[in-house]
Amino acid sequence: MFPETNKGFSYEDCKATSDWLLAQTDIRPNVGIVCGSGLGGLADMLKDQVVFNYKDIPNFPQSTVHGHAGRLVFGTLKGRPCVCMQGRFHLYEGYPIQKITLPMRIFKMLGVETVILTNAAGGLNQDFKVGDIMVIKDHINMPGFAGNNPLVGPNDERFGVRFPCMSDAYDRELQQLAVDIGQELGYGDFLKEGVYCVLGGPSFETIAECRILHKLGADAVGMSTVHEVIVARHCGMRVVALSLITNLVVMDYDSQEKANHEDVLQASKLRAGQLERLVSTVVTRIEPNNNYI
Ligand SMILES: O=P(O)(O)O[C@H]1O[C@H](CO)[C@@H](O)[C@H]1O
Ligand SMILES: Nc1nc2[nH]cnc2c(=O)[nH]1
Repeated sequence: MFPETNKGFSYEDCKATSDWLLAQTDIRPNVGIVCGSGLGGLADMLKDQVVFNYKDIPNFPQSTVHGHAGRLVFGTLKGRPCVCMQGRFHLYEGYPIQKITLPMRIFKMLGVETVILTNAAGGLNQDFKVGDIMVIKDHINMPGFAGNNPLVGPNDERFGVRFPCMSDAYDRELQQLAVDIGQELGYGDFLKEGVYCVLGGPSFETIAECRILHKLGADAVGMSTVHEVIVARHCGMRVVALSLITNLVVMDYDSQEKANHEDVLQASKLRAGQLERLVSTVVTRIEPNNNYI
């Protein structure tokens, strides 16, 4: 028997939420966007908005973190129908892992085929600078090593298979598209690719932890995204994810630097406009039939 907290939301619960949303908007999104810390401006790019506060959506958790507004925004981006989470949920907020990833299943039921995730992250790669945008090519699911995976619990085949593959988690064509568009927009100097490592948070990393993550091959560290990616891939949506490097992690005992969330939000602001441009251009190059142009 699975304990109650691992049961998550049933297919019928998710359907009830998506039907509730679909009954209140004519927009039928095929792209879903998740805004990272301080990156909620991505949602403001959408035209013809229909906005739902998370507190009004059946089964939805509430945003509790500064920099995450807590609104689900439907709209169009250069004519393409999209849905955008202006605020995401994190493990450290205390929600069960199945609850923080519920919106991915709702996206799927709304008709979303491609998910674009963003996050604020600490740079571990010694070549990274604050303000770099990293196209995520792979992840390390640290909580998953200890069994904290959003797919723990009974598997409903209507969502996906019991043992989903993750070696193709980040769509290679979409990664390339993001890199190409970044180059076209003149972002070459601050556009990177790399591996994102998720930790549970909410405490930032110790120096020893950063050193170990670096040795393990992680380029950036954060407290989100990976759980959403796993659930999105489980139900067959394609994923592209971008980290904004908002701070460089402390790796040296002589350093006086200290990570803090207000600095993360400040740094997000500096590059938010360019990240929005990158995301919106990616959206406009994804054809409804999922070809790229
Ligand atoms: O990953 P997002 O939601 O961008 O937020 C990142 O920023 C917060 C820390 O400043 C953490 O929640 C971390 O995960
Ligand atoms: N874990 C973690 N999350 C972050 N989000 C933004 N910066 C950081 C960081 O340095 N560490």
